[in-house]
Amino acid sequence: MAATAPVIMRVMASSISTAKRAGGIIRDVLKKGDLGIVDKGKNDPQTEADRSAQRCIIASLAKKFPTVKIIGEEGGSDLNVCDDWLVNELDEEFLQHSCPAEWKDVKPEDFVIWVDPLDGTAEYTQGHVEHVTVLIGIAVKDAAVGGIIHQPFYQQPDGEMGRTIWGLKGLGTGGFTAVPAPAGQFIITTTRSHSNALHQQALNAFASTEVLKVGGAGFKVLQLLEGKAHAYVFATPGCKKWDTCAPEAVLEAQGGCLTNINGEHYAYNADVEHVNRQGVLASLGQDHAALVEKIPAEVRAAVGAK
Ligand SMILES: Nc1ncnc2c1ncn2[C@@H]1O[C@H](COP(=O)(O)O)[C@@H](O)[C@H]1OP(=O)(O)O
Ligand SMILES: [Mg+2]
Ligand SMILES: [Mg+2]
Ligand SMILES: [Mg+2]
Repeated sequence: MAATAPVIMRVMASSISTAKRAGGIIRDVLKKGDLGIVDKGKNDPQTEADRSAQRCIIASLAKKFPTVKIIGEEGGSDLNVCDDWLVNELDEEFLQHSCPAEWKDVKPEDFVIWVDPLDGTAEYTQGHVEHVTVLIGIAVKDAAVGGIIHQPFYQQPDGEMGRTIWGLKGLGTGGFTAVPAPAGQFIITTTRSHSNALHQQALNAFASTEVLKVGGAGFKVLQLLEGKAHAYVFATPGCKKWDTCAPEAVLEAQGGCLTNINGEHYAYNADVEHVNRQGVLASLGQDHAALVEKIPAEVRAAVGAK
C-alpha cells in the first residue's frame, strides 16, 4: 500500500511520523534544561529545540522526497543527522485513507512543504508549553492543502505525551474531536506576545465577549477546531508562511477559513514573500466575509502598508 500510495498521501504520512519525532526532541531539550536561546530579532527567539527539531524534520523529509521543495523557519540546516533523528516510517493509520481524486496526480515538483519546527517559541521559553506545536504544511502550487499540527506537551488520557492532528482538503481531518464554539458568545483568540496599537484597534472592532491571549498560530487554530474560540485575529505582520500553511489546511479541511485580514488567501508557492504582511483572520462556523467587514477599512489598509 505505502509504496503505491500517491505522493501526497506518502508526504502526509511521513510528516505525521516526523512531527511526532520532532515533538520528542522538543520535550528532551526542555528536560535537559539548557535551551540555548538566540535572539533572531525583536520578540523573535530561537532555541536548541527549534534548531534540532528542524534538522530532524527536514533531513527526514528530504531523504524520502528528494525532489520536493522544503522551506523551514530556521533556514539552511545541517542535514547530517544521527539515525535516531532520521524518520523512515510512514504513519500506517493515515495510509488507510484513500487519496482525494484532485491530488492523485500531483507531482513532487508541484509541492512546497512549509516547516515550522516549533511554533510558539516565546511561550516555550516562558513555560507555557501547552501553546507549543510542530507545524508541517503541504502546499500544491499556491494553495495550502495538507497540514500536520503536533502538540508535544498534550497529555493523552492514557498518560502518553503528544497529540497529532492532520487535515487534507478533500479528505477531512483526524486526531481530534471537533466541537462547535458556544452559541450566543463571540470569543476571539489572539497573540499574547506580538500586539501593537493597530492590532488592538482591530480587536476593538469586534463585539467580543472574551479575548484569549495565547501563543502560536497552530495553537490558536486548534482553539477554533475545539470550540474554544470563534475567530483568530492577528492584525499585524509578523507571522510567516510556515506559521499559517499547516493551520490553514487543517482548518479549511474542517470547513473553516484562514485568510489575511482583507479576507484573501495567501499564496504558498516557493517564491512568495515569507512574511504574512496583512495579518491573519481565521474562523470556523462563522460568516468569514462579515468578520472582515467588521474591521474598519482604514485599519485594514494600515496593516502591512509599506
Ligand atoms: N513579530 C514576529 N516575529 C517573529 N515571529 C512572529 C512574529 N509574530 C508572530 N510570529 C510567529 O507567529 C506565531 C504566532 O504569533 P503569536 O503567538 O504572536 O500570535 C509566533 O509563535 C511566531 O512563530 P514562532 O514561535 O514559530 O517563531
Ligand atoms: Mg520563530
Ligand atoms: Mg511559528
Ligand atoms: Mg517556529
